Amino acid sequence: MLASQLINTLRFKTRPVPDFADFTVNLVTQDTREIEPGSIFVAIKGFSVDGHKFVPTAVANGAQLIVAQEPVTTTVPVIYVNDTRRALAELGDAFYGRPSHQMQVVGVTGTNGKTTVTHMIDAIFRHHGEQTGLIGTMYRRIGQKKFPTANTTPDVLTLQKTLKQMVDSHVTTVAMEVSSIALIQGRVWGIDFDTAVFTNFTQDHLDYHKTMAEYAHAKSLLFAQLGNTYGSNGRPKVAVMNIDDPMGEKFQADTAVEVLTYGIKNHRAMVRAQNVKIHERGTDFDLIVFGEKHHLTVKTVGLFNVYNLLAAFGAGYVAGISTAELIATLEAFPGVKGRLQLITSASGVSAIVDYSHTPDGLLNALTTINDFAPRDVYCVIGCGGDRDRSKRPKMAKIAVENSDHVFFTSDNPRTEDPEAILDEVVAGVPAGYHYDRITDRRAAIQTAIHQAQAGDIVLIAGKGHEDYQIIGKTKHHFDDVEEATKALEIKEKK
Ligand SMILES: CC(=O)N[C@H]1[C@@H](OP(=O)(O)OP(=O)(O)OC[C@H]2O[C@@H](n3ccc(=O)[nH]c3=O)[C@H](O)[C@@H]2O)O[C@H](CO)[C@@H](O)[C@@H]1O[C@H](C)C(=O)N[C@@H](C)C(=O)N[C@H](CCC(=O)O)C(=O)O
Ligand SMILES: Nc1ncnc2c1ncn2[C@@H]1O[C@H](COP(=O)(O)OP(=O)(O)OP(=O)(O)O)[C@@H](O)[C@H]1O
Ligand SMILES: N[C@H](CCC[C@H](N)C(=O)O)C(=O)O
Ligand SMILES: [Mg+2]
Repeated sequence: MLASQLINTLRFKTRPVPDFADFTVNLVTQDTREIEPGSIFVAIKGFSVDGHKFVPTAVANGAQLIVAQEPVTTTVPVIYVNDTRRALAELGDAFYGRPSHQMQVVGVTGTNGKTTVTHMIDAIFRHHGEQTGLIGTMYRRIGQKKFPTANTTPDVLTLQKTLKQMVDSHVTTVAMEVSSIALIQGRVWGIDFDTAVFTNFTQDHLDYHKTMAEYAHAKSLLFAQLGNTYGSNGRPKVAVMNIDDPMGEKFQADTAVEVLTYGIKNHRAMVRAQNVKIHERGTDFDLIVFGEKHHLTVKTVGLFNVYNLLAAFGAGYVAGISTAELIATLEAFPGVKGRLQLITSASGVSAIVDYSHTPDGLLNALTTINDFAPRDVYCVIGCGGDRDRSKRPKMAKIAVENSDHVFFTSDNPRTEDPEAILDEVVAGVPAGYHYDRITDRRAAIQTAIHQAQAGDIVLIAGKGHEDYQIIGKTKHHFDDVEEATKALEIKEKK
């Protein structure tokens, strides 16, 4: 694509476009570390640095055109716009050929359950015979090929590039997690969502959004973004909403499209679950679809996973997949790595690795486990550094109130002092509760499993699928499943 064509797609420029010798654009990027000759560099005002400072580096590396929102002095032509983040989204969409318009895109937002629901949706469309794509916390996946990811929702160019690769690989449906932070930063601007799913709304990320109202506003943007009532495939767009959550009711007002509602408690839900029975290895419930009742036996455990199944069912249903087929897929769904992942042992002690890293997530995990635990529930838990500090004491209170033995430990301390994080965690323990504090996560897991007796369950919360621990700026290999398995093996030998 020629630079002049691409620049033409930018609707508003704040200064006249200078004359420049046209060239074929090889890359649009906001990162000087990626630049190659034939690149357009877009200067973004970041959270840690201002991209405008890197213009000289961009030019030295071969950038032939700069897009900026603040005055820069340089030898190559500069296009000035009001907001470079928005310009980046417009350029990325155009450069990669508007890939989101060529596929069914299902966006999932909410505090908890996004990774789980996107995996369920992926399974639904795969079993329906489609080539699928998945974008989220764990990876970007095209067909069966996995690519690493730095964020739950990638930056706008990585996202557009990934969607383009998906189109080229004949992907017809992509399920993607849409984080609140991505919505606020405009990482999904220009994405043509066909279906938007809302899971739930509870506390997280207050370091970033400051108030729950701002956090809710961020989430509402996905439903506002559904925009037109018909998708590029001519099918009506739909929002799939959990109306047991008050925020789901509210978000209905933020979208112009049809809404499919789901829930367990709210009798007005179009898709509803009833008579939920939870076991260690699965859940039984009745599914009521517009008044028609079906019985399901699923492999996923817990009431919150019933909500996740309803959300995924909704996304499949609005795409026209039959109820019978959706039920068959969801009954076969094996669960997601690190989400209530059960590790049993001959010692009679079981461990469960779970990614609960919010107060609500932790409460749900512990409530679920308490429902089926034959004896005591142990909990090994910490909180991530450089993240929402106000959730730390709340998670501690939930841990001690809903477990028989608690070991507070480190999650990903990142650049914070692990002891200072733990001080903030244990400050939330109400008077009268006993707990242990073992900063080293490996030692905490080993001690908890060592102390547990046959019939006890040890929940290891917070890191789920993560195979690393970030201490300072360094990522060390660390895997809760591996650690729990090793500790259980030692226990078996005793
Ligand atoms: C606070 C935050 O959200 N930061 C995100 C943001 O970085 P930033 O804009 O602050 O970038 P910056 O480092 O200040 O750099 C500014 C500009 O200079 C450029 N630069 C910088 C250095 C250089 O040498 N050359 C250069 O050109 C950068 O490419 C950038 O364009 O934009 C980047 C690209 O989109 C993100 O990767 C980055 O996420 C960081 C890694 C992060 O930790 N984000 C978390 C808070 C986050 O986004 N989490 C959500 C939710 C998680 C969940 O609940 O699952 C997520 O979606 O992941
Ligand atoms: N519907 C739900 N309601 C409440 N808690 C849930 C729900 N689904 C999952 N959880 C809990 O939250 C944890 C994380 O689940 P999941 O990874 O699916 O969420 P996520 O929204 O993708 O999280 P992230 O914000 O990190 O991307 C699970 O391990 C489980 O403990
Ligand atoms: N993706 C989320 C979850 C973090 C999980 C937890 N292990 C932590 O490091 O805080 C985040 O970045 O906020
Ligand atoms: Mg996720």
